[in-house]
Amino acid sequence: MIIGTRGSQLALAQAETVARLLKVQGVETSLKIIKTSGDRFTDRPLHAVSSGVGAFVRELDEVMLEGKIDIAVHSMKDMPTIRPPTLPTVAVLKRDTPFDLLLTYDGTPLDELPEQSIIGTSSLRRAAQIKRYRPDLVTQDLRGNIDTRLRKLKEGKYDGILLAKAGLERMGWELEGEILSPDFFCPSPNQGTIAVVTRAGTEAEAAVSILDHTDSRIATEIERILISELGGGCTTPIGSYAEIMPDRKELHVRAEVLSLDGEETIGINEFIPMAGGIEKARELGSSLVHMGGKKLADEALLQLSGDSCDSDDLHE
Ligand SMILES: NCc1[nH]cc(CCC(=O)O)c1CC(=O)O
Repeated sequence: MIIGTRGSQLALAQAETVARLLKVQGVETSLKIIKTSGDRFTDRPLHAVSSGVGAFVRELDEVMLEGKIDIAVHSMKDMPTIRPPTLPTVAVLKRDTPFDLLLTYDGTPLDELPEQSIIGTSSLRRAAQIKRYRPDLVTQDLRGNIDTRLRKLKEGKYDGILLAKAGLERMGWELEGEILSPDFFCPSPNQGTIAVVTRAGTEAEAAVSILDHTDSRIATEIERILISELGGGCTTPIGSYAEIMPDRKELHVRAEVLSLDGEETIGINEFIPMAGGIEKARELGSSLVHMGGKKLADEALLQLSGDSCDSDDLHE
């Protein structure tokens, strides 16, 4: 079976993880690299690429529908909410660390960075959250693959950069950094989770389904539901994080929309029962809208000139 993947180091590491897991199940695979528009146009903001929608995902869908690949591996947080029904997400792998990480040039923790320190990120969510937490810091756009971003930090162009911890873990890089608490830095919906897609009704679907991790599937689904009414999910600062409690009776759910400058937040932070959790998450999603969350998300989108729409942190 052929696994299609983007060519970035992170994408390859993720595809190799799936290949390894399938091999344990006796399924042999080979990798095929697909270049997506999200990879090609690294010179412009991602929300302006491929109309923003699923820049890293759509082209893999196309080659899969053409039958050129059997399995596609994605960072689940890069997947748009609306998916082709013929291309189900057959497995949600066990989640890695869902949190963001701050790496600073000289190891200074966030609370001790001098005023006006420059923090690189091109995630609108991370920028807004940093500005909310430390309005005296300066955020600057930083695109590129993880290795590019690390190089720019080492070159001294930034005092600190923000990344998903999971990305570094998957590349096998043990870097000293500060894990940012979800209390202040609610992660992007589905951050730290790998999704595996196949065509419905194929041998690949049957083989891949063994890899599905129930709790990770539940948590990621809840995260998507929480923000689903905020406008089809846009390149706006939105975070959402669901955590199943150890007794498996409750979920701790958080979701928030921020203004681009981090000065306004509309969010929820609650414990909900596992039984009926989906329904409760829908209610909370609606309450975010009623509290003005959609209005805030729309305002951010307008400020971005409005040509873009996607579900998450696509810009990195
Ligand atoms: N937006 C790009 C992207 N998609 C997934 C990850 C990291 C791995 C993950 O969250 O699953 C990253 C890099 C980052 O946000 O720093």
